[in-house]
Amino acid sequence: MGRVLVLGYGVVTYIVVLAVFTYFAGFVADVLVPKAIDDGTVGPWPRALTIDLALIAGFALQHSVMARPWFKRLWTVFVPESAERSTYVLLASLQLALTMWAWRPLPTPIWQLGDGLVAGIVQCLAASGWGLVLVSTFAVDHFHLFGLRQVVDHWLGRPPHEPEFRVRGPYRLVRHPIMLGFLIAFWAAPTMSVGHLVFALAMTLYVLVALELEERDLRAQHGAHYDGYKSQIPRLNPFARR
Ligand SMILES: C[S@@+](CC[C@H](N)C(=O)[O-])C[C@H]1O[C@@H](n2cnc3c(N)ncnc32)[C@H](O)[C@@H]1O
Repeated sequence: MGRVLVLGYGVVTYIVVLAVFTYFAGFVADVLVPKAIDDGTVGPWPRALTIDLALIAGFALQHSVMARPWFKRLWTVFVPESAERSTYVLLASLQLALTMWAWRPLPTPIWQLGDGLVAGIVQCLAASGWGLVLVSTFAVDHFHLFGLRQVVDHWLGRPPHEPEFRVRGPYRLVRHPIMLGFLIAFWAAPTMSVGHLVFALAMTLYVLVALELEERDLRAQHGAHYDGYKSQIPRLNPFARR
């Protein structure tokens, strides 16, 4: 692919990813989007549950497989190295968009905090979860994570930028602040419906499995350095004993 074409692809992908992520925040929090997690036609619950679980399983499978180094080695035979990360995040975002579009509501409430102070505090907590996700992407390397750095390096004819292992900002408190931010945002809901609960439970399970796989790769990449980091910094709970 030509350099300008790869650059354009990376920039368009970055915009798509930001748009899907922003919609995703609205979808989970049930604010400012036309179709949120509890919206849509309510059908028979076994059908809705099966569809929702299948959507999350598809999302989890795609993310887990495509993020592995062996998969990267395999598909960079077809996808240019410089556009690999952009393609990964684009496909992951499209899968997320599909999950939101096809999601079936199960709106029976489990808890409802109304409009009072407690609901406001929970909403602030959810917003802080999304904030933590965003800040943490910058602490690790936002533009590399979303493939933009790779396409710009390629465009400028620079050698590919090797991702560095970073221990700064939220990565000093927990090893996985991005995932912690997502978990906070998924669970801190002023209204928790059955559908939202299914979503939060299934995503939590997926995150726990994904972190195991990611840590195996990080251990293989960084060896004893990662072991040292792991022994000092808790996985997800900043209050856990070191
Ligand atoms: C979506 S990010 C999630 C990172 C981390 N699990 C979290 O929740 O904050 C996944 C990428 O971040 C990379 N990564 C994880 N921890 C890192 C660190 N401390 N420094 C640099 N890269 C890291 C992984 O290798 C992987 O490519």
